[in-house]
Amino acid sequence: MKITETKLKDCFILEPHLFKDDRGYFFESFNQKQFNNLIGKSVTFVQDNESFSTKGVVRGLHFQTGYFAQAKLVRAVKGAVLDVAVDLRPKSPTFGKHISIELTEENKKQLFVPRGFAHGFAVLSKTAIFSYKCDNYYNKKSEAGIMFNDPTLNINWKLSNEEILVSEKDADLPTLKEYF
Ligand SMILES: Cc1cn([C@H]2C[C@H](O)[C@@H](COP(=O)(O)OP(=O)(O)O[C@H]3O[C@@H](C)C(=O)[C@@H](O)[C@H]3O)O2)c(=O)[nH]c1=O
Repeated sequence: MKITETKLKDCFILEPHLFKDDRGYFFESFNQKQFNNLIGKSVTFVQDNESFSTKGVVRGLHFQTGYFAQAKLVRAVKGAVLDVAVDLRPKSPTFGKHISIELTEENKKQLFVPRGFAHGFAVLSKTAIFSYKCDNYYNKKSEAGIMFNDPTLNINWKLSNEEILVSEKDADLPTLKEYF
């Protein structure tokens, strides 16, 4: 597994080593000991999630608050997504900054999104299966979010307005300014 820093502190890109042979390929998608060594701290994942979406779907920007804050290790198992992480840690030098990265079935990149970040993704392929690990359990009452098209963040989702499909819940999220 190769690790690359991003411009946001504690947020990393991971690329697994692929073993290819006549049958196909093999790779370790997650190895607890190696992961903790690479990121330099101990994170224990307790929940795995998977979602299926069609092109144009934007899910986000989500996080859980307080005791139920979650770090996530995310990847696209099928298709291609534009994945976005926003640093919402008030004391962070990169507070309010975001990164976006294409996670695809082909590049097998994973993004580690620490606690205190908002997370979202847009589906760029016909369909996509998105899979992620969380280090804390889902808690409905702790759910929070920022509007995907927040004017301050000004994220380029690489989709036209006509293509974008969001849930009713996500269409109702506050802007960054409203939230803070
Ligand atoms: C996230 C989640 C949802 N659910 C339920 C609640 C709801 O009825 C249904 C769909 O939930 P949502 O609409 O919130 O799903 P979705 O919009 O895919 O939410 C996810 O978005 C991405 C961007 C993230 O980062 C995730 O942490 C999560 O917030 O699934 C669970 O049971 N457990 C979970 O962990």
